[in-house]
Amino acid sequence: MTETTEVRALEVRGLTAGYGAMAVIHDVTLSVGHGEIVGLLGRNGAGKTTTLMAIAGFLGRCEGEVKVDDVRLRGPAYKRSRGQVGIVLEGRSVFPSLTVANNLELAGADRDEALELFPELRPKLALRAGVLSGGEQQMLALARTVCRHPAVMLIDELSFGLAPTVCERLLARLRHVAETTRVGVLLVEQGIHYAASVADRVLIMNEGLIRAEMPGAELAEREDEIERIYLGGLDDAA
Ligand SMILES: Nc1ncnc2c1ncn2[C@@H]1O[C@H](COP(=O)(O)OP(=O)(O)OP(=O)(O)O)[C@@H](O)[C@H]1O
Repeated sequence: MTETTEVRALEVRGLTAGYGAMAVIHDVTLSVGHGEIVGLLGRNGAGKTTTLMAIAGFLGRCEGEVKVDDVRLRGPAYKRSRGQVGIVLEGRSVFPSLTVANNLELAGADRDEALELFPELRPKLALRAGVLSGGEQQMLALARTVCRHPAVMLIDELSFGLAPTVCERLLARLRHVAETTRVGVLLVEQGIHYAASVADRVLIMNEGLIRAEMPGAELAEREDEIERIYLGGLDDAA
């Protein structure tokens, strides 16, 4: 699963960013390997989405460095998302009034490849995306992104608003995608048990700082520690 080569799909160093003059995340350093899924956990307002936004280039004022496949990214989001960075935002990143087929086409995704990775979408190709279930819409959002072959995908709350069984299927599919395509995934997730089921590694964030890092497999047994980080402040810094 985790690749041991030197070049990481995503490498972030000393990223400080926020809104206007206010910094919300501070000196964030993290990396994601090819084929690796890294979970980013933390309570509401911890700075998880802001971290994704800053990496993606949505925030005007950032300090620090973002590299994808060892190439430093500069410039705004629309340039980054066309290239090596794929973004799936909270909610449904699809066009509800277009068909599934058109959604794939508009994204520039290879339809055969999309259907190979997400066979559940095949019988739905002619349907408008807006009538798909929440889980199917998320699958379509993933397909639209992964089939543009980014080196790294930034995913915000894939499980948002979905039933547990649907989430589990979706996350298993994400695991399959990471292993098959070798895309690196930085996944913001609220549910600790979901992150434990899919992430190779997890980072725990609070008050805009990365406070701890651990293998996904250790999440369940370290739940008390994680809760203390969620609730605590600087004393819990890793
Ligand atoms: N557009 C904005 N303008 C000003 N402040 C913002 C903006 N978006 C987020 N914030 C603030 O930045 C902080 C971090 O928010 P962020 O959305 O990154 O947290 P989060 O960890 O993703 O939370 P959640 O799990 O609730 O989505 C919060 O205090 C939030 O109020």
